[in-house]
Amino acid sequence: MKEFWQTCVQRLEQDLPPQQISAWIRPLVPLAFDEAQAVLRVSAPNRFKLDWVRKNFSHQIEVLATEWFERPVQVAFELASGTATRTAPAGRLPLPPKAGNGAQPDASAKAPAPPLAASSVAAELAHDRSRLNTDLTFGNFVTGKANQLARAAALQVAENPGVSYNPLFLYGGVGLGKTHLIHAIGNALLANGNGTRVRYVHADQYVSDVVKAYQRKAFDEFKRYYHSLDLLLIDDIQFFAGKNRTQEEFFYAFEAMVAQRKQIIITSDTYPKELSNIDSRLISRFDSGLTVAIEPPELEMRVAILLHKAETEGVTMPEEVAFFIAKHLRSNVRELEGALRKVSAYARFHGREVLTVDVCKDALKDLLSVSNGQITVENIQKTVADFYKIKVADMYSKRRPANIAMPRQVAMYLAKELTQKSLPEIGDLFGGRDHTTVLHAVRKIADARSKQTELNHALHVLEQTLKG
Ligand SMILES: Nc1ncnc2c1ncn2[C@@H]1O[C@H](COP(=O)(O)OP(=O)(O)OP(=O)(O)O)[C@@H](O)[C@H]1O
Repeated sequence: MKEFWQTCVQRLEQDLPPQQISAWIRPLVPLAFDEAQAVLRVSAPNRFKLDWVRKNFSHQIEVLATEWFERPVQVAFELASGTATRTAPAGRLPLPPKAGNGAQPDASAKAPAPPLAASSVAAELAHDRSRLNTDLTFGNFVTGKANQLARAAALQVAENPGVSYNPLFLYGGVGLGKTHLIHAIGNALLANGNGTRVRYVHADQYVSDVVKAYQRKAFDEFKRYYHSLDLLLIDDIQFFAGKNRTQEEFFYAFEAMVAQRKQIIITSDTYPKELSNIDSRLISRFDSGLTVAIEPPELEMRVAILLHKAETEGVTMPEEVAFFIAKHLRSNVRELEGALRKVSAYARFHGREVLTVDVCKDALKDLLSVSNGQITVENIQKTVADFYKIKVADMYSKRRPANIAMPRQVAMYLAKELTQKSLPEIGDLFGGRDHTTVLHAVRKIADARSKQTELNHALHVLEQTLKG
């Protein structure tokens, strides 16, 4: 056992950079090899390391163990203090004995791959067909107030697909983790290893599948495929707007799947009733299961996300630096990821080993100048009210005549465009309105702007005035 582990670490050292070896591999302790089950037990010092190693290195370790013991071997990771969990990317769901690991093969692994267990091959094939990204799991989804409900619902559905909430409808603004969460559900179900047919599809791709089926007169095949799935994950359903044939096909697929207790999970940038140009019978179906919002992350969550992402990328980020970035960049997780990439590239380029607030200020100059600029929501409300000759108080009042509602929507739109405020923050500043009302206003004005020259001109004037 000891000999195997030494060889295993040496082989991994040939493939991985030294910091990865010291961060992830050295802390592992080989415990035993169960001859009867062909299971190698390895312990990790904490839950975070366990999840990370399981997701990223289990495949390589299994390949090496399979080579060494000359039979298909599975690795079972366990916390140093106790409970064993078999290799599976998504963690929560227990795997049946001998199930495949579902972990993504690492293209960088140079070790010659011996034949894998049949179940592993099946699991990998299922993953390929599902179009799931194995990197997006519950294990690396940071939870906070903004997404805890959505995560709980997702876990529930992953544990009881087709039974608890069908469909599960997740909505929220850009870059808040909707796609991540639905991939996590898919990965969790595939990790079960019991042949579940899963498919992730972006709404755009579904539209183009419908077009292809139409051109090739292959609707039967199309229907058979989609209706046969056990779990359909469909992302950004708002892209179905105005696509009548697609909506019709989706309606049939939806009805067929739900009737057979097959699970459907949908994401959208807005809640069902706010979807525009979508058939009302579809909208009522969307709302018939569970509809949950993902909100923009609050400060503590933004800090946790930054620290988590920095650690997984091997970047040392002091907490004060994470707080500094999180205080300034408030809108979504994608933006935080971008900032982290910028800061670490900047630090590497300038030979700065430790990230400091000063390094961040330099690296994020452009982003921060936008968030620190003179444009405030109050500013926007006053400028827009003057422009349309209404009272500033009408920006937060509940009055809804068109001559007030439209300028208010314009102001919300500009607030989203020109400030770093999140939708709920903007809603608060407009008399405690719901973030979906703001989202609706933003989309409505963006759409109207592209069609009405007069409005577009007015917006240019307002933007110029505000930018000084
Ligand atoms: N809670 C979270 N923990 C860790 N990473 C997250 C979290 N939320 C989002 N991310 C990451 O942020 C990025 C953007 O998330 P994702 O693509 O899931 O957003 P989205 O809501 O689907 O956005 P869009 O509507 O633009 O498609 C991804 O890299 C995702 O992994």
